[in-house]
Amino acid sequence: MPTAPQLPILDLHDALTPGAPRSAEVARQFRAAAQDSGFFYVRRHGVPEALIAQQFTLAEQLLTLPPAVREALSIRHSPSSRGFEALGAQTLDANAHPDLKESFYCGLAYPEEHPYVRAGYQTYGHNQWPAQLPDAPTQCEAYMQAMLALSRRLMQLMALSLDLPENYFDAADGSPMVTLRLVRYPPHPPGADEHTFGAGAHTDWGALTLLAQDHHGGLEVCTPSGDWVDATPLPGTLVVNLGDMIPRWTNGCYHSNPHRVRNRHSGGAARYSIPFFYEPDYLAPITPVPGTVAPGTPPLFEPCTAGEHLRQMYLKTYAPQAKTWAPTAPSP
Ligand SMILES: O=C(O)CCC(=O)C(=O)O
Ligand SMILES: [Fe+2]
Repeated sequence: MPTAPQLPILDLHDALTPGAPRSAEVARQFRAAAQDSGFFYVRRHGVPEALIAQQFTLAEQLLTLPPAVREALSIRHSPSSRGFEALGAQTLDANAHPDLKESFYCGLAYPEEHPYVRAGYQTYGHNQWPAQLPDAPTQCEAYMQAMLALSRRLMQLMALSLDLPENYFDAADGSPMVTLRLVRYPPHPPGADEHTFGAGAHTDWGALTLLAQDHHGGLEVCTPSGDWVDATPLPGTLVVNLGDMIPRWTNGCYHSNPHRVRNRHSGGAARYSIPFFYEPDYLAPITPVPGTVAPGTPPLFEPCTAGEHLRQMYLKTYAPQAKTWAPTAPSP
């Protein structure tokens, strides 16, 4: 029998536009979730179900392309780490086996003449698309734009939740860093040991992650008490979690908690999930928001830009490739 969900569900109906009547109520729920595990579901979130369903279809088409096609478009051949990543290429938990997952990465299509593209910032680089799936770029761009709109609204609700003006974080949005990942988790092999994970325990690095997951389940979230709870798939919902940029931005008021994936209950089927990672503009300063640093106490984190924060995080799991992560900031 399915168990009751253990993470809060925020109903975004009547809270999706600035000033919408339920915004304050949702902001209160946001604050409670953000001070607890930093994870919650959203429902009536405004992203069409058909768009999400199409994205899962595309995920399966992409991640079952012949291995030679995927290898030719590997992220190893991309200075911006976009394209396919092979099974076991990432180890999110250094104490576990390499992750039992394969994925496809893409990002927003910024024009060639955009200063950050010209500066060679990894998060603004070029996508690699397989010729076999000609609709993939348009589909992914539509999906990313819909998730970006929802992310921007969630940042406004977060501002309200911190007793800040609703548009407080809008200034940081600028040219946002967006990464879309389509992930396929094969079932765990028989006899897999306890160090086997689809995704090892980790926190996300950026601001917000908006996750669409299929019906198999497998995502587990570490609560502040140290218990692991299932983020059970609920129809019509997305799972939202805060990444490490948010504790930095709120001086530790809001949390980014560890989570992991084990595809053990799918009856031998592959599990698919689609995390969308939202981060603000590369040069946005990440300094504690008003009211989060007690007078006379030093802030918990060094101030930095969003891009520098991500670079530091990236170095943790991709150290060898990270040499090409990004050059220095462009001169003003
Ligand atoms: O697939 C999932 O459910 C979670 C994936 C995840 O945590 C990540 O990509 O950061
Ligand atoms: Fe994650």
